[in-house]
Amino acid sequence: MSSNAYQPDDFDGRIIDGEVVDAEVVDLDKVRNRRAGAGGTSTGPAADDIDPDDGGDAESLDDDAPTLGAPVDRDDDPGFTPTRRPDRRAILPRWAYTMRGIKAAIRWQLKDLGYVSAFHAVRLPKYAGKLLVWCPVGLFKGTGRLLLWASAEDGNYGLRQAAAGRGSSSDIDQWLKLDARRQRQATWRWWLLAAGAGATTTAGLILAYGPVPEWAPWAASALAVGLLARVGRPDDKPITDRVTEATRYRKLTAELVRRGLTSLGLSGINSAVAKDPRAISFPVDIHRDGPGHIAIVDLPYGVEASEVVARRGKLASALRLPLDQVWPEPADGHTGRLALWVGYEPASQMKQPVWPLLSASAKVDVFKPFPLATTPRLENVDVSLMFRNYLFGGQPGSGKTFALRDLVLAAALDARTEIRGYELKGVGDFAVLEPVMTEYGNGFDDDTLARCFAFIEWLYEECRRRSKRIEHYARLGKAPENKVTPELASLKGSGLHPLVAWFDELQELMTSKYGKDAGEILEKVIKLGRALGVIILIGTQIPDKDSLPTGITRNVNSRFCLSVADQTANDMILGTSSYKQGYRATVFQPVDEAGWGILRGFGKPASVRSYYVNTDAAARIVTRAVALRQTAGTLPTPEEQTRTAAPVADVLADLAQVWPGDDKKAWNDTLCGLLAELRPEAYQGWGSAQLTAALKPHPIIKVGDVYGRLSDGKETTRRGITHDHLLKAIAERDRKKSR
Ligand SMILES: Nc1ncnc2c1ncn2[C@@H]1O[C@H](COP(=O)(O)OP(=O)(O)OP(=O)(O)O)[C@@H](O)[C@H]1O
Repeated sequence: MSSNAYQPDDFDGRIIDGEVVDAEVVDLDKVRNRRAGAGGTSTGPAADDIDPDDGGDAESLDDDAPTLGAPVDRDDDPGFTPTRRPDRRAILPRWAYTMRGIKAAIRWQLKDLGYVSAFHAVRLPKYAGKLLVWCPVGLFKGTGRLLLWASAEDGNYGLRQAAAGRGSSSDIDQWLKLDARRQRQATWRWWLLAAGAGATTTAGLILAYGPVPEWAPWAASALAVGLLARVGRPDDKPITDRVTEATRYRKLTAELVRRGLTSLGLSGINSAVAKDPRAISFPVDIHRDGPGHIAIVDLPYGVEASEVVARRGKLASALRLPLDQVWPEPADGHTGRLALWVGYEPASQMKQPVWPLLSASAKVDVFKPFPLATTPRLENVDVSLMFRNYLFGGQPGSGKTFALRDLVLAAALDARTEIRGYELKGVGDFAVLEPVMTEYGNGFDDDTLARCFAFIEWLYEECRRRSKRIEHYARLGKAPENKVTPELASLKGSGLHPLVAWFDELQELMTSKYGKDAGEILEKVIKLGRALGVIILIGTQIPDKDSLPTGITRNVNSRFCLSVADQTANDMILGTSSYKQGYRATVFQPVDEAGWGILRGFGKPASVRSYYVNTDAAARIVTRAVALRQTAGTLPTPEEQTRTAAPVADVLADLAQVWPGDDKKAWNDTLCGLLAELRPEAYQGWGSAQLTAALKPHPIIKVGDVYGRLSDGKETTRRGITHDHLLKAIAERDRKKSR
């Protein structure tokens, strides 16, 4: 154990040279007897009583004054004792130290002011009615009170009457004194009242006829009416309505937090608190943090923050707050430290700011961070794209497609980025991005799945091509870390521009007949592509090992887990043990809390909400992205797009048509060349991999090694198919069609 490792306060081991050694067991009686024998009157232990090995024990406290030794050198600064530093309170409240805190405080106060103003504004007619009723009452009541005050009879009259009732000579004397006192007081009070009445009348006349601004009589009347109504109204009937029935938000206090934590039914907390109420402690004062308060709590020994996080609902109930106002998270330091943030209002009622990338001038550099989400405190959460692969997981309606689309929209705003992707749900959530995408597929039919699989194969080939290019540039000294650099990404013709390949609802492909191969190849792509500028974004609804091979999940470095149903799904997306560590996306409700999830891969995992960008807003971003790409010359041409997006041609028929003579077997490469000649618009650029992918739906055709002769006569083996299989596949298909 390192010497600076955390030590609980009551740990009675000692640290010697960084090692914890066992505490010594001391025989208290023996030690006490020894001390008593030394004489109780001594001012300190006698020299021969001091055992060098005696460290004392926790119970005995020697409070005798220490024996002063011989003078030594003076302390350089005798007035300063560094060991005793008082715990000072911060000069300003914590929120006032950061711009974010100040902004949040101002925003909250303005919002509150707006609310209160609107609340009273709609009640103005009611208030006016009340004023009219209580104002005349106030006039009479007020005049009566002033007259009573001026007569100085209040109190004095009662005392005089009592003295007169008793009738002794001393009481008469008393009566006379009281009356004289009343007269003295009344004299100056009447004068004062007359002066006040005169001043009020004069002021009234000036306001009515004098050279005063037009608003002055109105203001004075309003003030007078307000004052008179205040005097006239009964104490229990205020003119204005109460804005809230309770406090507007529940300010987090230590007592409230303790009550909340002890209501969770966690035996570890309850038994510790029963023994010692201070078992729950606060290493930092509860303070304002953004639009809410945060409590950093040290839980009793042995209780983990994750146990509290798992009981977020119970905690919210104990605090009497809506669920989405209470945000417990594991805090830095140790596993028993909890950060409990409680917002001024529920997150669902807090208006998320507009996505900064929607501003007309926003651009993205995929090498640099950009905002993707907000925390419950409405702070931006920045992410980046380069050298990253993303996994978005969640149950239907959790908001993963929208979150994934945010990333693709951001990528579109970097004109260098090539975008290709497939949404295998088939609803067209990404269709808005079509103008900037080089390849786009939408659907879960066999053709789309085949194209998606071919795309994954193409990605693998692309990675191989890119690794050769990187090698080349590394030799030229332009890729010092054998990784794509911003310069290489911007270099036209380098072939190393950022490539975003996204897949939404990938489980559709993984559970299809292409699944096994697709999983294996995609795993390789993820491993290879990161340094080569290939950014893979995956969205999946079902994160089990069949729908998402573990080889892929293991190699993803950025994860966003939206609402999931159980621990298994949670850990498949966020990584093993995430649930145990307290990162639980099971606490989010699908649909109601759409967009909320746990983001992992950017600092400490945290609950965030992706920016909500509807399709209209997305279209505005795409318009800007198109303009940026037109200027940069990177907008995909319709030819590029139709080549990949064109409906799959009838490959079987076309193969039968171009089959070379009587050959029993043919190489894929040869067949691709012939197909391209036959129908260049469909097959131009096809290689062996594409043909293999296109033949996947026809399992009768087995792609295997075919022995043959090159044009220069050399013999070799390449991937190819047999004529026999082709004919059988055509027959099988025709048979199915005719059924
Ligand atoms: N960040 C967000 N803030 C608010 N609402 C959101 C957010 N993200 C998504 N939503 C809402 O949730 C709805 C569902 O989102 P989305 O289609 O992304 O869910 P999904 O997880 O992909 O669901 P499915 O698997 O059924 O397609 C959207 O129509 C949108 O209204």
